[in-house]
Amino acid sequence: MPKVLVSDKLSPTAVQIFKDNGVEVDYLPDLGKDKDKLLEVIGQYDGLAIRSATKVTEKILSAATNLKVIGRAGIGVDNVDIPAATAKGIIVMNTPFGNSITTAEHAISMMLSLARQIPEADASTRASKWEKNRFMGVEVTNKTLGIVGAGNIGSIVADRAQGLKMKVIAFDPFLSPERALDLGVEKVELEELFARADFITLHTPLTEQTRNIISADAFETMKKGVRIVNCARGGLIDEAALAEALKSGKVAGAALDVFLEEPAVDNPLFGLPNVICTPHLGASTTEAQENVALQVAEQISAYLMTGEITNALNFPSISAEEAPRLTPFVKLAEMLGSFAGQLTETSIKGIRVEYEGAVAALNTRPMTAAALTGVMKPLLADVNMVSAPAIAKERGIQVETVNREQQGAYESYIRLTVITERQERSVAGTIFGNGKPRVIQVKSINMEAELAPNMLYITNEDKPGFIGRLGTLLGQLGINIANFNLGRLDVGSDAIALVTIDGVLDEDQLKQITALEGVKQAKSLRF
Ligand SMILES: NC(=O)C1=CN([C@@H]2O[C@H](COP(=O)(O)OP(=O)(O)OC[C@H]3O[C@@H](n4cnc5c(N)ncnc54)[C@H](O)[C@@H]3O)[C@@H](O)[C@H]2O)C=CC1
Ligand SMILES: O=C(O)CCC(=O)C(=O)O
Repeated sequence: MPKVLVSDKLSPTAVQIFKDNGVEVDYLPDLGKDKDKLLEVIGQYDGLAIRSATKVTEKILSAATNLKVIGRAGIGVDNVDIPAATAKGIIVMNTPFGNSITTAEHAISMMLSLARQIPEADASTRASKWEKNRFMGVEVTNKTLGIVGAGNIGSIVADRAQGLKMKVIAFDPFLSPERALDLGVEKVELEELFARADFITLHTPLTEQTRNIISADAFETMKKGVRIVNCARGGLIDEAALAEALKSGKVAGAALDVFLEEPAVDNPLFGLPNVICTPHLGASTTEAQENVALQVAEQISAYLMTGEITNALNFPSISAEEAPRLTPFVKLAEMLGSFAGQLTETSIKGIRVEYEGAVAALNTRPMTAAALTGVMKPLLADVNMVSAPAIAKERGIQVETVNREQQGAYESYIRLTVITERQERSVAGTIFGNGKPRVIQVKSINMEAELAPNMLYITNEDKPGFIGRLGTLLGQLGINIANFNLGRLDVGSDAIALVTIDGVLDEDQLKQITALEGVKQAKSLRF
């Protein structure tokens, strides 16, 4: 039974869903904050469910020897080292929509609170001051709201702001003119947004491009009296520059849910009167927490129990319906890759995977990932379907895929070609009715072989007497032949023998086989 650790505070729904799906679960909501303890126990788990308190660093990942999946109950995954997880073959998932409405509502609440200074007015009133003249607000009606990042949350903010009769402008390099039209927003460049907005709200992830997207220079270009809301990520705003802009009056107010350093306990912005702060509460509603807990538990369970992949950030999705149909082809692709990989002795320049017939109409990305895994496994023991594409890229291996839905001699056919400095070597296969993978071509030579755990691969001259000599030698070496598959291009040209044997050949035995008259290459293959 797979075992999952929930290391941040998650709705109890998650625990129940894991149990209902046959997954063992440890709910330790404070563990994520204790790095040493997490390091100690993480090795036991197949899955990890987190929010933002658990930092999944390279160090934690290197101790996570059984971990297969990390599920973030939320959107931002900046607390997970995704490249390190990918390199270890661990799927990283999030729940991209579960808390979007809640976070958009928090941004709107922050904007209205800024416009009417509600937190300060509340504190003053409860301090018995009744300062009616001190708290003069501004209306939002007919004001311009500038949205930076018009994705899921930004789009909901746009919709709600239009309900408040605001004029909405948006900057997002990936926002198409059609989508802007659908959202009823005006698509503008960042400089124009800064120059025109009365309120600015941020809804982008924190990336190298968005870090300090609101900088000291940006404040210079804004309207005097602009109000700023950040419910996305600390680090999008240069906090020191914001403090200056607030003090000078350039910025009339800022409402911040997120900070450069979290938990934020002594941020210099806290001392300024026109700042509203919340402790990263954007996603904190009963509804959103129920949604993300339910989704993350379902997603992690589905992956661990059936191989279904949803909302992974480092692997293509595989639906529950597809998973059983893909499984035999994924296995075939990995076997073909493994076959070619074990025969390859020089550095690989490229890998081409061709899909023909019915298989070409399926989701072939997991198959390609499996093929790459198979090719690289003889060189890198730890590679798997998640890490293989990234490793191939890192090593400069060109990966090409070709899909031809037109059926040839077989209903489905996969051919894998490994390209090295010296040659191109192809191996092709199919799935027969029993769901078992078969090799049907090696270096364009037709044959039909089921791959078994121990095999002997031989290229030899096609001359009379060879098979007898090989059989005799294997007998002398005490190697039992379970199956013998042969193929050749033309009479007298190169031939191939793929022999299933009981037991593993040692180096000395392989040397003797290689020395046999007529043998051009002999390899022991393991599957
Ligand atoms: N405060 C909180 O508790 C929460 C914060 N968030 C944060 O909100 C942010 C947005 O979330 P979603 O809308 O779901 O993400 P999303 O991926 O749907 O949208 C992000 C948008 O930002 C745009 N973008 C990327 N680079 C940009 C750039 N340089 N300039 C302008 N736009 C850019 C993208 O094109 C995309 O449309 C994330 O960082 C997420 O972590 C999300 C949920 C809760
Ligand atoms: O889990 C939380 O409270 C934070 C949510 C968040 O920041 C996110 O989903 O990106």
